Amino acid sequence: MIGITDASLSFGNLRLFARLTLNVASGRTMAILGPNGRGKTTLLRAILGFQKLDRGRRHAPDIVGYVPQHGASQVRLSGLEVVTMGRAARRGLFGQPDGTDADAARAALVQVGACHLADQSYDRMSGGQRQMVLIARALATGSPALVLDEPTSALDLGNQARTLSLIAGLGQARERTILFTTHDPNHALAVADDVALMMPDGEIVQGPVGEMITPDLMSRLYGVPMHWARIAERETRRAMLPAFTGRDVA
Ligand SMILES: Nc1ncnc2c1ncn2[C@@H]1O[C@H](COP(=O)(O)OP(=O)(O)OP(=O)(O)O)[C@@H](O)[C@H]1O
Repeated sequence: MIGITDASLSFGNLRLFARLTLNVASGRTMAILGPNGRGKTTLLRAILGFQKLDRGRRHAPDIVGYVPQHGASQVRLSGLEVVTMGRAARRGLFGQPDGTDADAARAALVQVGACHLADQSYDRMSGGQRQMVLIARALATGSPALVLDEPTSALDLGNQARTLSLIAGLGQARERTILFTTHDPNHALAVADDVALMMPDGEIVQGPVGEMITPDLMSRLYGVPMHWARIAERETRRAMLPAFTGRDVA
């Protein structure tokens, strides 16, 4: 399990959450959605223990695979070396990486489809390439828990689809507990079992994905009309879109 129980956090007058209990059960995948500045990153950081809570308890394994929203960019290491850093917590403070660590790091790069980044210098990579490497680093930890802060935000559509398939596959195996933030309700629809909505009015609503991704709740969440669109003729799956999409160019 990963999450927080009966937790509160404010910065001065800005109340992010109060008496919040938000837990992801083992093997489940939860998405957190909310407008900019609502507190998604801070909530993840609190769960990871990087942000002190005003009250309440956090629950997380000792090692968590974490993909931050903005990783440091001035890192003069190769892609493979950055991914190998994901093994550091297993080695202890003075442990040196060995062959097993290098193998695990290479396997993680293969898993995210980023072998070609192994020898590239991290500080010369694009934002999306760095994001792929950081996802590989999180997988390389071997942790049963993954916390990903907007893991697809810098990725092109192909890499978004590949990353979502990867997360969906990990989720379906039920061996990892996954918590991620996203600005796209369709990404939650694609991979999450459960969803937490950090509403603009301060309320936090949680439930199964099918009950949370609705036009009504999404419109309230983002303050613009949202509606269902069919993905294609004869296709039962639907996409949740804001009203400005679908301009008629014919
Ligand atoms: N250490 C801090 N001290 C004071 N305010 C902070 C601190 N950390 C975050 N905040 C504030 O908390 C709010 C939530 O920030 P956070 O980054 O968690 O939002 P977010 O939902 O992840 O936003 P976005 O979708 O834009 O990434 C912001 O107003 C931010 O300025």
